Amino acid sequence: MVPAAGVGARMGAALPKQYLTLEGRTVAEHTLTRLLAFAPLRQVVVAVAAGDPWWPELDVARHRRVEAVTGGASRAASVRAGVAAVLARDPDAWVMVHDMARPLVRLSDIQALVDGCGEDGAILARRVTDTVKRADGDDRIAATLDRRHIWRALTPQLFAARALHDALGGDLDAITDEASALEATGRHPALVEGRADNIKITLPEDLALARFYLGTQEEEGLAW
Ligand SMILES: Nc1ccn([C@@H]2O[C@H](COP(=O)(O)OP(=O)(O)OP(=O)(O)O)[C@@H](O)[C@H]2O)c(=O)n1
Ligand SMILES: C[C@](O)(CO)[C@H](O)COP(=O)(O)O
Repeated sequence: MVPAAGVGARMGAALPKQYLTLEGRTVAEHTLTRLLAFAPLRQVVVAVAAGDPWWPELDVARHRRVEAVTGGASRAASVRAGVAAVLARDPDAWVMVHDMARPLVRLSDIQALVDGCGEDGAILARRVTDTVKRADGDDRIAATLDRRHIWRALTPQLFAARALHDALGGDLDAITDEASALEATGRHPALVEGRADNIKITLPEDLALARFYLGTQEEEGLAW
């Protein structure tokens, strides 16, 4: 399931960042080409904004393993809509949620996520390498956190679709990734170390970094 109904406000571009072009392809095409190359994925459900005029222009929108649903006002609402579509196909499915804004994900990382997944699910994540500070209300240092136990969450994130959908049934305001919804139900998803180049394109400077990484990544046999 791929949330792709955002507007990309922090990017400040003329169109949503998932439709910006990197090396001749849109971010969305890069992302979906990689996901579709992962053979165990039976279907890719993409949540797009209501009335999105760019999505129908992509050839990949007509791929036999791709379907679109209408996203919501938040990423979590879009994910909930997508997971509902997954469950409608298979009530016992497991669902991998991946940001459309992360076009550099590697098949090797997706496989590692599957291999490292337990009954509570799993997420790709990166151990932090900087010292981490918690701020007070005036943006002054309130504390230094023990970084040995701090990770940055990435995507994909992999869960039983029913458990995820139920966990997304309440207030979504504080939910910024799928794992946080499952944590709120008392579950402890596994952390699987992912690559540093699996960046989320968020700010303008991320485009140059993405182009750099695209030039350095070795091929993984990306074919639909
Ligand atoms: N209502 C929303 C908001 C976000 N997303 C998707 O969730 C992913 C990660 O969200 P983010 O990087 O925050 O994207 P935007 O919300 O578009 O960015 P911004 O917060 O800068 O507007 C993106 O692929 C985005 O399209 C979504 O499906 N539905
Ligand atoms: C899901 C995510 O990519 C994990 O780091 C992140 O929480 C998305 O945040 P965003 O503000 O919706 O981009």
